[in-house]
Amino acid sequence: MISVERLTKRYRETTAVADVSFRCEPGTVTGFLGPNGAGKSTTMRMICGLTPPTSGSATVKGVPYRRIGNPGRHVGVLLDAAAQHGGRTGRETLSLTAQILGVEGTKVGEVLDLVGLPPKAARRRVGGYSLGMRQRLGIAQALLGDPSVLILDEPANGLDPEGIFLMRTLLRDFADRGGTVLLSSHLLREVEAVADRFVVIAGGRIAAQGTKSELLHAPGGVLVRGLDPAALHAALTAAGLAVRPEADGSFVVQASAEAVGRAAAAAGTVLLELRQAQDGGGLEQLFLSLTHGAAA
Ligand SMILES: Nc1ncnc2c1ncn2[C@@H]1O[C@H](COP(=O)(O)OP(=O)(O)OP(=O)(O)O)[C@@H](O)[C@H]1O
Repeated sequence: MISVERLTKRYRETTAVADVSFRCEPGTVTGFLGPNGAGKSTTMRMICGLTPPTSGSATVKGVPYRRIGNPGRHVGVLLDAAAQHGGRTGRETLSLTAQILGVEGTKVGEVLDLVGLPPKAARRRVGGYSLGMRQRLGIAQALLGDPSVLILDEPANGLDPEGIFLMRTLLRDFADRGGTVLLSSHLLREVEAVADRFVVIAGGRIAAQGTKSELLHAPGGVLVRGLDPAALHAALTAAGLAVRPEADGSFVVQASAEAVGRAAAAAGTVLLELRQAQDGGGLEQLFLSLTHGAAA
């Protein structure tokens, strides 16, 4: 479980993160989305105790990250794949981490297999690795201590399609076994396939959060069209619903389809159409509308 409570980070004139709160539950993958400069990395760094918050707090498994003993055994973190010693081989990097964490050396081979880094690549120096190879090594390192929580900042960055598929499968399995995953990305489609929940951040603030269906239903509302638009409008407003007339005579209503249907039925007015205002594929559209103009 990751719990973020009203986290705020200010740098002189820049407010990087403003009053951000969310939770990541065990057994779920949370996609942390937002345009460049939205505040994703800063939030993750605060969760991991690397950046002190201006105000607010974050806990992992109920305690601040810095108070977790041998944190790598509980939380696997990948914040910057480039932050590896270029002179060591991939295997040496992991062996050293294994020693620090106190895990069996045999685990190194296991995680290398998991992330698809073959023995030949593991014998090469990290300085010569591509970005995708560094990401794979970083994910392997995060998994080494057999943690129950994973915090990964843009892990798909630089991965080839096979690597992206592998990462998705790996994260899904991890969550399905009860793990908690927080995964940032500025690309929605990247995480859409694997995440259960989404936290969308823009300009340092939470723009929306919830499951895919919650996100699509909440801001979009339902679209309704009636045989007699005036009678339908009267019925909807009489029921106390927030109604926005559209140019084509339909209405967008911030309510459930059931509430709209009941209001029309109570007034005895005939409906011709009743559906979610945003339909299939709307998540990307919703993301763009939520974050539009908020990029750095
Ligand atoms: N150390 C710092 N000093 C000053 N400003 C900073 C610092 N770190 C981050 N910022 C600013 O805070 C804002 C949020 O940055 P952050 O790196 O958290 O965004 P992000 O969502 O991770 O972006 P990206 O998708 O581009 O990685 C940006 O305006 C950034 O310039």
